[in-house]
Amino acid sequence: MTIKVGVIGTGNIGADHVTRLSSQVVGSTVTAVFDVDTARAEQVAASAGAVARGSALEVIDDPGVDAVVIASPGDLHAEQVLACIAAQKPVLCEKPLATTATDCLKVIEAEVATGRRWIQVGFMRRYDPGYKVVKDAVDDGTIGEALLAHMIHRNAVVPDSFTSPMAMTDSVVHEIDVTRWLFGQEIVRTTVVPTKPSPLAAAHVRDPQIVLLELAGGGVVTVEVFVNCQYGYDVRCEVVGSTGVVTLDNPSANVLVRHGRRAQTVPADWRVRFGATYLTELQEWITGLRSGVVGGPSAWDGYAATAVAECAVASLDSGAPVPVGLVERPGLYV
Ligand SMILES: NC(=O)C1=CN([C@@H]2O[C@H](COP(=O)(O)OP(=O)(O)OC[C@H]3O[C@@H](n4cnc5c(N)ncnc54)[C@H](O)[C@@H]3O)[C@@H](O)[C@H]2O)C=CC1
Ligand SMILES: O=C1[C@@H](O)[C@H](O)[C@@H](O)[C@H](O)[C@H]1O
Repeated sequence: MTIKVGVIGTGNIGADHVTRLSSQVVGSTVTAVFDVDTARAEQVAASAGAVARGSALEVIDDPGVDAVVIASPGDLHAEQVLACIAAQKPVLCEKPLATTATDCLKVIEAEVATGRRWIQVGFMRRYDPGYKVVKDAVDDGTIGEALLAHMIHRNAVVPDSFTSPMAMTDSVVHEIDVTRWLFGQEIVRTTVVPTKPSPLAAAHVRDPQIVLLELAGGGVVTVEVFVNCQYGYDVRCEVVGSTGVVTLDNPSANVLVRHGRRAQTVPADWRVRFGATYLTELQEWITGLRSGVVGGPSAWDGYAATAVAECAVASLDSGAPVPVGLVERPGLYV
C-alpha cells in the first residue's frame, strides 16, 4: 500500500520533505502540495509529479491525499493540524506544534476527542543514530544514573527576521524535546542567563544565550544557543551519569590531513547535519501509517516543548527563573 501524502509549505524543509517522500522513502508518494508562493509550489509539485492546490484545506480535504505533512511557518500549524484532525488524516507537523501552549492544548483537546492519535511532531533528533546511542546509554544504565547534561546548539548565521525569543521557540525547542526524551521527565523550571553578546549578532538578537532546564527528578541541563557562531552548524550533547559520561560530538563528513594537521569539516547547516535523520523520521512515519499506526513524538510532546519554550522566553525578558506548569497529561499520551 502506497501512502499518498499532501505537503503544506514548500519552503526549505517542505521542499526537501517532498523530495524525500516522492523519491527516497519506501511506500509513499506526494500527490498534492500548497504554498502561498504559487510559483514555488508549482515548481516543487512538478518535481514530484504532484498537483499544486489552491489552499491548505484543498490539500487536506483532497480524496487523493491519505496523510499530510505541515511545513508552513509555525504560527499556522495549529489551524492546519486542527483541519487534519477534522478530516481524519494523519499529520506529521514540523516543529513547533503551535507557537503558544494555549493553541497546543486546543490541538490536544481535538485529538483526544477522537480517541486516537493522528499527530506526529517533527522532533527528528529522536531518529538520529548519534542521539539514539546517548538515549540507550541513559536507559540501560551504562553511565549509572543520569544527573546532568550539557548541550550546544550553534547555527552559522540566521536571517534578519530571527529574534531573541526565536532562539528559544525555534532552536532550543529541539534541546527541550531531547531533554524530556532522554531523561523521561518533564522540565519544571527554566532560566535564561544573559551572556556577553557577540559583536556579529544583529542588535535585536541577544546571542549567545545560556538556558538552564531543571527536571522534575532534580537533574539539570545547560544549553548554549549561539545562532551567529559564523563557522558552521554545531550541535552537541553530553549526559553526565553517576558512573560515566556519554557524548554526542558534532559529526564530521570529511577529514583533511596535510601539512602536519588533521582538519575535520563542520556541517554547514541542519540540512547537512540531519539530512539522513529526516529521511529516517519520514520512513518510520510512513511505515507506521502503512500498518495503521501513528507513533513518534506526540501532540503532548509538542505541547510540553512549546510550554517550556514560552517560559524560556518569559525568563529571557525578566532574567528570573520561570516555573513550568503543565496540565495533567491525558491518558491518550501515557
Ligand atoms: N525539524 C527541523 O530541524 C526543522 C524544522 N523547521 C520547521 O519547518 C517549518 C518551515 O520552516 P522553513 O522551511 O525553514 O521555512 P521557509 O520559510 O523556508 O518555508 C515556509 C514556507 O511556508 C510558506 N507559507 C507561508 N504561508 C503559508 C500558508 N498560509 N500556507 C502554506 N504555506 C505557507 C512560505 O511561502 C514558505 O515557502 C517551521 O515550522 C520550522 O520551524 C525548519 C527547519 C528545520
Ligand atoms: O529547526 C531548525 C531551524 O528551524 C532552527 O532555526 C535551527 O536553529 C535548528 O537547528 C533547526 O533544526
